[in-house]
Amino acid sequence: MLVFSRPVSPVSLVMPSQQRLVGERLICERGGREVFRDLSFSLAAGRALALVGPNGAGKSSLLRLTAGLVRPVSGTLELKGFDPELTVAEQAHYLGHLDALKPALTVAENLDFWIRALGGGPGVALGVALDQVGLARLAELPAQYLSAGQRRRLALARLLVVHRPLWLLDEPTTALDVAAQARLFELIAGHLAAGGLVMAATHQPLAVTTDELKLAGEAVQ
Ligand SMILES: Nc1ncnc2c1ncn2[C@@H]1O[C@H](COP(=O)(O)OP(=O)(O)OP(=O)(O)O)[C@@H](O)[C@H]1O
Repeated sequence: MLVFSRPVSPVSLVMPSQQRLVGERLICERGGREVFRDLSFSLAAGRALALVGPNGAGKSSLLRLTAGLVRPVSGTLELKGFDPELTVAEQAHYLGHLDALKPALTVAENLDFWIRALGGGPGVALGVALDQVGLARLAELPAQYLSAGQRRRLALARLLVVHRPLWLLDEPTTALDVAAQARLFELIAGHLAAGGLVMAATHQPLAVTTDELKLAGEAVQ
């Protein structure tokens, strides 16, 4: 499997910080096939890392691995300078392709479910989060009636109601209209400004300053 990685830009010059996510010599296999090998990166607090590469290159796999959903064959992942009692996954929000909503629950009930499932924490109040993603008026609507973009926005609200330093976002702009994308970029910028970290798989620029990790994947025949 053809994979290369390069160190991200010298972020320590931008924001001196001992707090960082460090991946070293990671090897990932999915379904018995190697996806990437010897992948190393370093992401400082306050920075975003865009995972770029063609379909199948391993962007989602790296996010899932960081979220603790896929076990690396070898290599290490460490969130340095944060709570040593917690795993990387416990300090991360993972937003995958699925929005993970319960259709029969209302918008507010879904978010309340996530607050409890994620263990509470010093996030913003539920109503504030709904307001920030533009869903306050739909708080009592069952999630099954939400449009694709509204579902995505509700999923994004999870990032706000429970604070976790590391956001792992898989194609976060999917289904979002231009205004909602702009709002997402504001939320990401706010999270970074507060010392958070963002790793995002994306096929389009995130409109915030990002470092870049290129995954080459297999050549398409
Ligand atoms: N559960 C799985 N079982 C077997 N193979 C898998 C599994 N999940 C992913 N793969 C394979 O791992 C490789 C990397 O997939 P991944 O979803 O990480 O790529 P990606 O870079 O996110 O692609 P895309 O841009 O299409 O979203 C692909 O070849 C894919 O077929």
